[in-house]
Amino acid sequence: MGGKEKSDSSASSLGRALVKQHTKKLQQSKDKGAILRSLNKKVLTSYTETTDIEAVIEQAEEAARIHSLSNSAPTLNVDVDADPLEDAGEMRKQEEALYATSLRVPRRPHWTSEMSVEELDANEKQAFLEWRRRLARVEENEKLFLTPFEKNLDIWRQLWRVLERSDLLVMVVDGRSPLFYRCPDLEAYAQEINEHKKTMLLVNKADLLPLSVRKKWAKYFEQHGILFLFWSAKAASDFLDDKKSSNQSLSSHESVLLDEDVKIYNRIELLARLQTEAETIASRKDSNDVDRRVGDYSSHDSKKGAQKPAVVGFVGYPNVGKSSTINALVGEKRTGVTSTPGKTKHFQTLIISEKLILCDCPGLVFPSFSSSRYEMIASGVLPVDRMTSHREAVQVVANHVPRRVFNSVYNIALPKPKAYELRSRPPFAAELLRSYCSSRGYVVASGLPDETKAARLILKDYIDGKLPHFEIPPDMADDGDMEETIDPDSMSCDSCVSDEDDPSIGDVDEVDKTGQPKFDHYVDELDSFDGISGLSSVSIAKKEKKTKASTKYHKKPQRSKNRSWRVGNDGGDGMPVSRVLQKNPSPSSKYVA
Ligand SMILES: Nc1nc2c(ncn2[C@@H]2O[C@H](COP(=O)(O)OP(=O)(O)OP(=O)(O)O)[C@@H](O)[C@H]2O)c(=O)[nH]1
Repeated sequence: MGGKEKSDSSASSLGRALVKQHTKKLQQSKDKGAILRSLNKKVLTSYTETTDIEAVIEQAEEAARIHSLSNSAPTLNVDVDADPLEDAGEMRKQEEALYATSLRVPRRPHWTSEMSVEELDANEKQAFLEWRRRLARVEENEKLFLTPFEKNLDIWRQLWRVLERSDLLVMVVDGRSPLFYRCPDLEAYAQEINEHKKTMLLVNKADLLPLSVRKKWAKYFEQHGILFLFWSAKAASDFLDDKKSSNQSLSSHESVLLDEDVKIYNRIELLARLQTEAETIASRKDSNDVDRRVGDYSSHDSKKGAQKPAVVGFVGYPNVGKSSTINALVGEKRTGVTSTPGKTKHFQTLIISEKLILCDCPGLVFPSFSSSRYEMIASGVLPVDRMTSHREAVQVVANHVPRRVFNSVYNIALPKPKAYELRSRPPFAAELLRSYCSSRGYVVASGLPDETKAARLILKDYIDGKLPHFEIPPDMADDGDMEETIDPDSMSCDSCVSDEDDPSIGDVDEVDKTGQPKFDHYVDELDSFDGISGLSSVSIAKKEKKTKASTKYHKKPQRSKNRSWRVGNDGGDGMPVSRVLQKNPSPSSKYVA
């Protein structure tokens, strides 16, 4: 007994010591932050939204500083209520074409080594504010929606340094939508700095693309004169971790069998290719020293005669896999990898060999046109935490992933489109969220489906690639490429068909012999509406009687089983999941088409 008390008291003193240590560390990091701020060395934070109060204050401070320096008061056009959901179809496209040239990457103003630090700083801030004003004018156009581009000058400064240092610029893009993540103006800017600089598109996450899609993109890039290669940081690091996943063995296999254009490069091949490309550029620069605008960092540093290493800079949107790529290339974990975008804050220089240096820039959102902020959340560019309306974000996912894939991956049965709806319509976000919640029993205290939790999990699966999706190059046809991504073992035969033939689509029994929708169907819906609104208990009783009768005499027993899974309209909007679950006593049972 005494021994037990003793061990309890030593455990509690250990606990107290741990809490004390944690509080001390917290205080230390707070103090460090305060010191950094007081030294005007701000902790780098990405501002992608003008609604961030910090960013607004920051802009005001910058404006005040510049005012005192230049004595001319700049007017800040801050659109705190930017509505990113505007979509005006064709009109928007025309407007986008008109404003396309306005969406530029901010340029570093001309500088010389004679300039003072203060002068340099003021020039950069002035140029940056002008750039912000130009973009604010584009944002004022209600037909257009801009990406929540980076608004922190210090992050752009990191990019400028990386651009100046690099011989070869590697633009890392997510292979599932390469054009969305490509920034052509950055390529143009690199060439303004030095005409010999080249940009290579590193099409990452290629493990999530079927070969047929890679072939299409390879053709597209070649047609448009884009230097590119396919890569999978995940496969490369899996290989390094000695996991030898199936993807990596595929890529090793491909190295032998496939064309250079469509194969997924492995680590050694990528390093060799980067070194060759960068060395070629560096030697051209050396022999023809024509830096046009600003001094080229690497050439400033060079001692005559000494062979300087080639520098490869990595840039790209947040979450495209720059850090994973760097870690795989270096062969060890040097930069943090997470599925939360915007983690890398400062550029890092990594020496691979005497001949090759890699430079990792923080991920930043470039100014570009986008259809909505929810596209940005679903693309992994904006953190899921910024999601204010989960249904809109999940609708983006529902629009891109075939219905049968949801059914298979999540082992659910999404409600079929009604007889009067298009058979090929994507699932509604509400249907997907409710089906997901009911199959997993996610409910909030009120008994309603926990849609927020479901939305987060679905978005994560979409970003991580568990829910397969990809873009096809413009003007190229989709030849059933999605089928290649679906693991036949994880899919029932019924689900391995096109959406047109999918038995889960189209409620055939609700159409009469002439192909017309049955009137009963509409009456059922009105009844269920009345029931939910508490208007007609008689109609509910009638409906129950009818359902029993139809179940009893139904020709296909599986249909009634399948039907019991329906959540969308049968479950009804606003219907607690607990009720749906009561109707479905065994939610884990297999989906029967
Ligand atoms: N399937 C797949 N996932 C990948 C690949 N590369 C990276 N990822 C995942 O993508 C997410 C983002 O990777 P990071 O390397 O942190 O991306 P980043 O571009 O450095 O992100 P920031 O730090 O925000 O700039 C992580 O969840 C990675 O596991 C890949 O080749 N294939």
